[in-house]
Amino acid sequence: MQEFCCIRRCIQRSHDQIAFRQALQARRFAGRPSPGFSGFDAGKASGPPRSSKDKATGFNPTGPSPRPHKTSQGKFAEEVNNAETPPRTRFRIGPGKLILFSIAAFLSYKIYTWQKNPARSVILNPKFFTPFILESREKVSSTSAILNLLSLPRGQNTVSVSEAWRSGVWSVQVMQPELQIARSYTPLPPIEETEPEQVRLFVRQEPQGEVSTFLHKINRGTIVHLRGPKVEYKIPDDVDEILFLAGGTGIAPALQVAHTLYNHRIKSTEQGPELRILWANRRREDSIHGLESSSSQLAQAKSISAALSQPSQTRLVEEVESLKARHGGKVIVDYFVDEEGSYISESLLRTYLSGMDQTANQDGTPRKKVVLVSGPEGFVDAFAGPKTWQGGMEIQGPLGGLLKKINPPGWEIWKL
Ligand SMILES: Cc1cc2nc3c(=O)[nH]c(=O)nc-3n(C[C@H](O)[C@H](O)[C@H](O)COP(=O)(O)OP(=O)(O)OC[C@H]3O[C@@H](n4cnc5c(N)ncnc54)[C@H](O)[C@@H]3O)c2cc1C
Repeated sequence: MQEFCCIRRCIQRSHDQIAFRQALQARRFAGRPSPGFSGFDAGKASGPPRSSKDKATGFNPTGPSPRPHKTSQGKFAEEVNNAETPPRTRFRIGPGKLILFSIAAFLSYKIYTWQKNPARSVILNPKFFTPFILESREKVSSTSAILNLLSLPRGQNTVSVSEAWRSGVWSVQVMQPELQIARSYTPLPPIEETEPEQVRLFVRQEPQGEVSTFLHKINRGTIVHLRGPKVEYKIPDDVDEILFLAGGTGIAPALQVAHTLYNHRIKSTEQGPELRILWANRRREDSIHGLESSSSQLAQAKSISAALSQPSQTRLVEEVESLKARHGGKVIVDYFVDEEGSYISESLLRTYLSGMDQTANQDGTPRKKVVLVSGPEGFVDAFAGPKTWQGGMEIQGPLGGLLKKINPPGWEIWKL
């Protein structure tokens, strides 16, 4: 019953409203209210505005009539003409508005120029992170994997990457998006030069390591942000011999050196400098089927039997072996495995340094010789002493470790 009454009241009200609108319309044209008008709120509609503001604007909040109620058309027009017009707000530019406007204009200009900047179109940029997609991750051992990342802005400018390859050892930073922290990684040489938008990283998962664990957990198709390239070491143009001491993932920069020397710097292998890589790992699983070539027969036999009991050669050893095969005369790679008792000892190091030592080139100029040391902190410390920090930057620090003890004459030593 109550609902019925409510509906009736609503219908009645809408009828009243229609009647009121019709009357108002008629009054607008005739200049006087409709004689038949007796709708609801009629008194209020014809009443004076309640405040001066209402008067000025013609707005009556209690009733729908926007105009004063008049009895003749002429008088009404006269009153309309004499009515107060609402004061116009003048647009004034104060100092506050001016400052805000200038800041907005400046920011708009900055965003515009940043978007137009050709440097933005490079696949890697040292100043900001660009998106890559994880295309694949191939397990290399129980703790390490090769990640294949593809630049999302395909077909873009790859100049910065080509320049980095011509320089020597370079790294990129990878962002962990939740913690917003970044760590450096050393891209492996491309398998095909025709894929410059590809970045391959050899990453060892550190126990509880934030970024390395993130890279080992993400699924194919995940977006990863990279910044770079950062050149870590520029190989001297006139270098003749390089001895590279690589521990674990330190093999990545060693492969970069080979790629720079033999793919970007020289046209034929005969002209290239000599490169000897000593790659040390704790476990055999990190270098399956990589056979040490420079130690005793017993050590060699041990590595062969250990290798045979392991599954097939890993992707990384495959790449190292292929490098040896392509540049046989110039590149030598020796493997060392801690758990098999083969390691880079002082006497071996002395032999290598003196074996490679030739005092002068054929034209009489002294040979340029460099030892590069790369790997986990402990590895670098043991061979060349720790790097140090100065003014917020990591610097070489004094020479220490085994190389300081040997102090090989004529060799430049660089910690990576
Ligand atoms: C130029 C350069 C190139 C590099 N290239 C490579 C590369 O090619 N491949 C590669 O694998 N690495 C590379 N690294 C190392 C890499 O940058 C990272 O340092 C490494 O991956 C570890 O980072 P993370 O964030 O996983 O570990 P982090 O979170 O930084 O942790 C580092 C270590 O500290 C320990 N730790 C962290 N928190 C705690 C805690 N609360 N208590 C106790 N211990 C703790 C972790 O267990 C871990 O072992 C490179 C480094 C540099 C400087």
